[in-house]
Amino acid sequence: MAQSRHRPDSPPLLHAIGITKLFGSFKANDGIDLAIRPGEIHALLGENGAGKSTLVKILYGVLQPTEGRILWKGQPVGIPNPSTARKLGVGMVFQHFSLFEALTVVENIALALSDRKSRSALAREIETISLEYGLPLNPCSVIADLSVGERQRVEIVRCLLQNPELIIMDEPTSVLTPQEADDLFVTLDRLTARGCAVLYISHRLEEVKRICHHATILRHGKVVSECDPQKETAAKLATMMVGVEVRKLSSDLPPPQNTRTRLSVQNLSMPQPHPFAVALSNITLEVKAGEVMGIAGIAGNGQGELFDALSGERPCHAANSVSIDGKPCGDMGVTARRRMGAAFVPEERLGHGAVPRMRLSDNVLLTRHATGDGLLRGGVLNPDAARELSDRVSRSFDVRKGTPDPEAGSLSGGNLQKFVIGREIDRQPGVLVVSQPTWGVDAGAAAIIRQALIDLARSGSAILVISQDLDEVLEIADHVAVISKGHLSPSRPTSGLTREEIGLLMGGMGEPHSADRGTAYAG
Ligand SMILES: Nc1ncnc2c1ncn2[C@@H]1O[C@H](COP(=O)(O)OP(=O)(O)OP(=O)(O)O)[C@@H](O)[C@H]1O
Repeated sequence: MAQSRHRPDSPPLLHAIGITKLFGSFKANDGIDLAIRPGEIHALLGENGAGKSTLVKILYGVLQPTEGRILWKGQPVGIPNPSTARKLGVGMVFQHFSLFEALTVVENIALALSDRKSRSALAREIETISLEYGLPLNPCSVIADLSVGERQRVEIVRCLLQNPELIIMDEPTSVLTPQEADDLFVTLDRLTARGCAVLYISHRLEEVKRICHHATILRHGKVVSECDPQKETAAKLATMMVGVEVRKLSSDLPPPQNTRTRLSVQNLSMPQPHPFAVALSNITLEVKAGEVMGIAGIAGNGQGELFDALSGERPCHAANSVSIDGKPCGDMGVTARRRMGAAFVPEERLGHGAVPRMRLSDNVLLTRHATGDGLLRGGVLNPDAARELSDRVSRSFDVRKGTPDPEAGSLSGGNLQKFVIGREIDRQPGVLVVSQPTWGVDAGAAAIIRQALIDLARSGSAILVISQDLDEVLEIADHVAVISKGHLSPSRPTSGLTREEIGLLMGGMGEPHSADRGTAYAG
């Protein structure tokens, strides 16, 4: 491994002093001091809504602070926009990539650069940087053909071409397999060896312990602690973030044996809905009452297409391909499936799971109007009941919000996730299909959501969790199957499986997938 040039006593590269950010009367950042030194990987930790994104948006010029100053190499600077940040030497790799699928790597990168170069010169530069930092990429590849890990490399190379001295990374490993995450850590190593600093937001505390030199911990917009994460346990870091000990999951009750099948998928095949989507091929699975089944896989292998087929957002012609409680429903829409007792939580919470400009009390109606649930009085919406329901969900799932009934778009990502999942679990559905249940959610909130999923299963529901987070799958699922290029492997009991074994299956390097046999263990 390359030697980091991090020295705890070197003068800060970036020093934010007394940063406060008000949204109306709400203080999202409250007098934050943050010093980032050359060559260090500096973790920015905090529970959902702690103010991490607000702070990094200020450092990258997307938001302006209400109060406070920023020193760059000791000199006061204003960062009115991201292009000023980039000129200073601050780069950012976002969690959601902004690449054009139909264009090549070099075409995408050219779009982001202000100075015009010939394509061939740029392609050579991309190759040099790829080689230097361990980011293998072919400049001529079309983005649509790349894996998620490769797409992230494009974002990183794009950022490196602007010679940053500080790179901000927002949950960079949440979309990667364990093997791809290891490759990313090698790149980070090489960056820090050259003196580049990294501000690293992550809810994955084991990885923070492994790679970060320093951590600043935020709670309610303030810095509550700083530490060397390598000297702390993950549990201690979680406690510092949340302020109380994070409870361990309990699934004392094993999954019940010989229960009835509640969700059944038989030989489900669907063509790709558009040229960049994945066709589903002969998918078969069963989830029984009392059981949590996990579907692992690298993003973009058909998870979204499978979710749409199971939820009825994209019904298929063969009714028998999907059955809920023994009743064929493959050709039915989402409302009809909800009336059969099923609930669905999509991956994209803003815009798909919730409408940003609607209040939470209106958002509860989106998925529950069809099933009644006491929200209608004489066929007319009862706003008091909707508010009561929204309050109940917020209390049970610890949704933190500035006002009693805010617009969904003003919640932090993790808090909105808790709300959307809580709204569906509150219905006590017989079948729940949920995609990425704890994406962007802090350790405390992830434990609440995962426990709620286990409890719902043990009360007799069948739960299907589609997740890229292997630790999550191993923690809560009784069985796991891996989706790859629209095929689903037979499922296996999770007990005894390691994350490396599933990671290899996800990357297509494990046993040859046998989905075409059309069988799935679900006993
Ligand atoms: N544009 C906005 N208007 C009103 N409130 C906002 C706005 N942006 C953020 N907030 C509030 O500021 C607080 C901090 O949000 P922020 O997104 O910075 O948290 P975070 O630590 O990044 O959380 P997460 O881990 O969930 O992404 C939250 O309570 C959020 O509701």
